[in-house]
Amino acid sequence: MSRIPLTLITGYLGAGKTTLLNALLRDASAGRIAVVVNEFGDVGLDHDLIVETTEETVLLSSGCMCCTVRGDLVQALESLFEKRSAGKLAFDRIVIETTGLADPAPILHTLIVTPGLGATLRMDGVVTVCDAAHGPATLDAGFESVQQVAMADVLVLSKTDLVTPSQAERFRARLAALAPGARIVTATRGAVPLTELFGHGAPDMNGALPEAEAWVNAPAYALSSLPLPPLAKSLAPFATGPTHGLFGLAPAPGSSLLAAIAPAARHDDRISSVSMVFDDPIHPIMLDIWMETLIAARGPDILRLKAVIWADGFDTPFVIHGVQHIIDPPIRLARWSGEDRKSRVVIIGRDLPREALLDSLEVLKTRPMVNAR
Ligand SMILES: Nc1nc2c(ncn2[C@@H]2O[C@H](COP(=O)(O)OP(=O)(O)OP(=O)(O)O)[C@@H](O)[C@H]2O)c(=O)[nH]1
Repeated sequence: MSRIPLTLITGYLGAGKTTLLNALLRDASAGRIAVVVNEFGDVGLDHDLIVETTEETVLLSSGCMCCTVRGDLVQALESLFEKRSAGKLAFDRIVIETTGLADPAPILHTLIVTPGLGATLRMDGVVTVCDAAHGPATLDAGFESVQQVAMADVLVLSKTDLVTPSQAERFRARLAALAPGARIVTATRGAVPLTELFGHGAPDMNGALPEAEAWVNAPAYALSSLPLPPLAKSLAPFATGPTHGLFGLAPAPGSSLLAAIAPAARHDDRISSVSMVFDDPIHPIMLDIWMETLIAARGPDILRLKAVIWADGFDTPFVIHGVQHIIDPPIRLARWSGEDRKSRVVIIGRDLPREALLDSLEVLKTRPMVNAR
């Protein structure tokens, strides 16, 4: 049975998440969508704002979805599925709108690790709404919003009507640098073509290889060679206190000089991404060893891990999706398309030394000393 696609809409406070959701619910071609919303405080504000509030909308009102109500989230989803099985509800897709402060990672964990949910749901992408008017300042002010951008499969650029075209373009370029593999789409008061929004997560086992490769999007990450922005680079020698970041040049959080002069560079530089393409099959034991070591050493700092794997001894590819220390069970695709067999691995992380990560990936080119398979 196909798993129901689930889209996570995230983005900072006031970015335009509810506006996007409303536009989506008004779009008849979007299909039958069950919506899970969350809000801070006692008033179900978001709930009231959703245009078509139906039985399919579940309001979580006991706090932030990411930290305190994960049990509620699971219950909300389970109740949707129970009603669906009983024929009381019909939906083909679930959309979760997070609060502006939510870190999407724990929510993705919940979806992956909760027994039963993983079998019924398929992550169809993290959509992060980015406000062109306030977004640059928001990215400067807090790392949470930088992470929301870095984790995204799709970035929706909102409120471009409130800025000049060149401001919008500069913001878009900054987003592209933070999330090189993400699709960036402009929304006019939430209106976005559905094909831009949906279908950009990890494919299901019925999915095709090109879809999986588009999701991993290794070439985009290979191109992001992550130079330090010129301003940060020129100021780095003057930074005080412990250094930090990809080349040990970025200041540690709180370093007063750069915080005062170049705050934008500080948070953005904590995000790094690497990708590698493997022409030969990867030995499953080496893949396991590499993943376990990576997770044990740097699990909390891995925002996303995406891979299409040609595993030695298997005639079809696997898709692997990880968020922090949780790796989704590999999905085996039905076939390769054409003769071009390659593995592609992308890792997006925070405070991860890029060179060390690239070195670690080299282990995937080796074979175990004793073949235990
Ligand atoms: N000018 C303009 N305003 C917009 C656009 N999109 C959203 N807004 C406005 O921005 C404000 C915040 O939008 P919401 O959709 O409520 O934002 P949100 O991310 O759901 O907000 P929280 O749930 O509080 O985090 C509202 O007043 C919207 O009407 C846009 O494209 N242009």
